[in-house]
Amino acid sequence: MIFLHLGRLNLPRTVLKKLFQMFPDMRCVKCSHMKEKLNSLLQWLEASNNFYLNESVEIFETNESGRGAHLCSGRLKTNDLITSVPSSHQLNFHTVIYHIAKFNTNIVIQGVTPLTSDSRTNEDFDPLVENVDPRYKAYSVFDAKLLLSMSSFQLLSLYILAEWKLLPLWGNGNFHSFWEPFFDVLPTRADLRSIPARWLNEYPPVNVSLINLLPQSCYENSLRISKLLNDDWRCISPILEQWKEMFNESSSPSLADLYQEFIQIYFIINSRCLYMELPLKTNPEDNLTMVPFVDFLNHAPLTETYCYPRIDRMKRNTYGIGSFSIRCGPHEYVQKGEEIFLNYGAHSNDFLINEYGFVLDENRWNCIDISTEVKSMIQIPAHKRFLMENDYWGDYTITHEEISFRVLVALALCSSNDIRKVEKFMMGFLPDDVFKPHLDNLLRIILENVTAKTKEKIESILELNDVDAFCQQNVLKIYKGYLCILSHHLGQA
Ligand SMILES: C[S@@+](CC[C@H](N)C(=O)[O-])C[C@H]1O[C@@H](n2cnc3c(N)ncnc32)[C@H](O)[C@@H]1O
Repeated sequence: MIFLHLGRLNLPRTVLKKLFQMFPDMRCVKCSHMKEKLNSLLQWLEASNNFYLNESVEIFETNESGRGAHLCSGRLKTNDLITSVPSSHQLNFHTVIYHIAKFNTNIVIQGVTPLTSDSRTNEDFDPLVENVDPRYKAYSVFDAKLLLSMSSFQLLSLYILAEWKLLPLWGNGNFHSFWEPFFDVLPTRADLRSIPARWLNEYPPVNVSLINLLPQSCYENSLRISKLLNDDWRCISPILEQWKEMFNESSSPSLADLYQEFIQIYFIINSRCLYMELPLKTNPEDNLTMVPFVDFLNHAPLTETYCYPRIDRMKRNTYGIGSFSIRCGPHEYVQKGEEIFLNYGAHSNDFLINEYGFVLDENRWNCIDISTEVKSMIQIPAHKRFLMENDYWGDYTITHEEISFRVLVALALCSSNDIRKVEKFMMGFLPDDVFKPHLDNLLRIILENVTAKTKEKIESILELNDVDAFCQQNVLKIYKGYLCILSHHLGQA
């Protein structure tokens, strides 16, 4: 097997393709450094005794989608177990509290921190270690009430920041986090650089001119995510300030530097977490867990086809909430090298770029928001009032499959100027045919208008020379997805 740092060399795709043809094994894991890290991760997981990995599966890496899993031998049939990760090796609200409580005996939460000071083993509570390990000091700022008041995102991002980034500084590299093998395989800043909310918050600023050219709904989504990010930062930054005061200056990065690390960690969690109910939390948004190895699975757009997750609550240990397993879905694997996918949900490219920092060349879930154009057609105040009163104002979208019913209602009203008739249409008593051909004409005007604007945006993006090429390509792909939808409907309209 040949190992080279191909990713870092940034070789053109054509050259890479040639190299891969000459040395097919190179696809496996491109970089020996990464292979070592993956081996350490597997050793760490296997130490738990309850970790399972199907021998037909291995990790590979490409320039396009980073690490992923593929079939390396044999076959995978529907419902075959692919991997199972015990709760001791998942990072979530429960396990974080459990690990923090190891360094702070005042934190006692039933069912989560079973080790009280009386029941701690010597290994867990060595007084000598207590004097030295900086986490005894750092985690003394916590009490149960404070921890329980945090959201999963806040606690996880703070804890990962402490264990991954601060512990090596606090303890001069002499102390190691239990989670180190997992941290070692997490994505780099560059891997997640195509998330627009990062462009809004990173310093020095990046892709500024690209932000202005994002589709409106995509931009609004990035603002929403940016707000969540900064709300969480405001919640955890007082604790970071306390830690700054506790530890000497050389082991305390500035708050501005920590904020940049926090952004990276926030999006690592966001792009890798999986849904799991947590008894301590009532808000569904807190029901998340990070599962090493499972988080290597890349996304494919087909739903109910590829792997599916299962939580085995029988296999919980003292501080756990169940093993996280992945099983083979209806699509069976027989071809060596075939990628093993997980569907992250029915997500459009606008959504994928915001949440995960990638887009798909072809994506059946793409959707165009044409609210601005439709609203501009509604000139009569009574029409606007009617649509608002009936909750039909705004959120006008089209996909490849359909023009949304909301659009048809708004345009039916605009083209007929007949509220009674539109009411019947809304209730399903009349077909949309009765509004033709006016409705079709209005729709064509809108679609042609959106097509022209989309082409202008593409031109403007192509002219940019001060932005990251990968991010630029991703935004272009969003607009190209729009053109596919538009030309499909214009052909039919
Ligand atoms: C859960 S992780 C999957 C493992 C990841 N590829 C890695 O190297 O660790 C999700 C991330 O993988 C990448 N990804 C997932 N599916 C992808 C796809 N179909 N195409 C391109 N990138 C993808 C994105 O960077 C995303 O944020």
